[in-house]
Amino acid sequence: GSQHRLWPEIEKTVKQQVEMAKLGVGECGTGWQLFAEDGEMRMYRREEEVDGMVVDPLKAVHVVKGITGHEVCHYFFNPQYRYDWETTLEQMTVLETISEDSLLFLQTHKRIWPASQRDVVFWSHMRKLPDDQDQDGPDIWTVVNNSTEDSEHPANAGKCVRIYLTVCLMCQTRVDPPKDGAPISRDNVSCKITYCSVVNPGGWAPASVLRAVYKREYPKFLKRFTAYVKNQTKNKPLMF
Ligand SMILES: CCCCCc1ccc(-c2ccc(S(=O)(=O)CCO)cc2)cc1[C@H]1C[C@H]1c1ccccn1
Repeated sequence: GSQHRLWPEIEKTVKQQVEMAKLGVGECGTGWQLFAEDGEMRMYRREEEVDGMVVDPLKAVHVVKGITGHEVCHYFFNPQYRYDWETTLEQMTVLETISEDSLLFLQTHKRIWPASQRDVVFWSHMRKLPDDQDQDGPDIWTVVNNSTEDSEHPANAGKCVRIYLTVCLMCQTRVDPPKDGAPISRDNVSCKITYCSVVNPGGWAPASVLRAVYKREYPKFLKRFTAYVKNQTKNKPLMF
């Protein structure tokens, strides 16, 4: 059918973000500093400022047993689950269904003292991709969220400061089949999750406040979200 106005940007951004997510943090001189660790979860950030505002890129890598990449992306992408795991969310609206795997969201997040309340408009796209590093392994599943304009909801028109973000959740499923040829169960799967995000806080907020917020909120978010997916899927058939 006819292309949606956002489709070219979605295509380009998804490819770009997945390639960036695949880059390790170990590459020397890439400036990633480890700032949080919890079990298998490692969180890194780079200290960056744009116009005096903290926009520290974040990259988290986590390995979770018993869930697949499709399941992780399913619960991250679909709006009906978001209030269950996104604790900083105050209001979420689906402004447009671009396609069955692409949605346009407006979200307002709870105010974080002393900064003013924030909102964000972003498109969200879920995609399965072949894993070129493991041809005969399971596909990669990804969700990319990227800020965009919406004429019905201009930035900074109301009480909220508009933020700008690019987020990539990339999931690589690993299957270790049981020796005895039994069917694959949740005990035989794990998911390597790479979560990358760059959030521009929009209006000014003190660097110390922002860095403290990120340090607190990101580890909490990834731990809570992955625990949610494990709990939601534990008695359901595997989704590959
Ligand atoms: C003064 C604070 C300014 C920034 C506040 C703010 C707003 C949105 C967001 C955010 C918006 C979307 C996403 S997502 O990954 O696309 C999922 C869908 O909700 C993720 C994070 C983050 C933060 C920063 C709190 C920080 C924070 C970090 C992880 C979780 C919640 N809050």
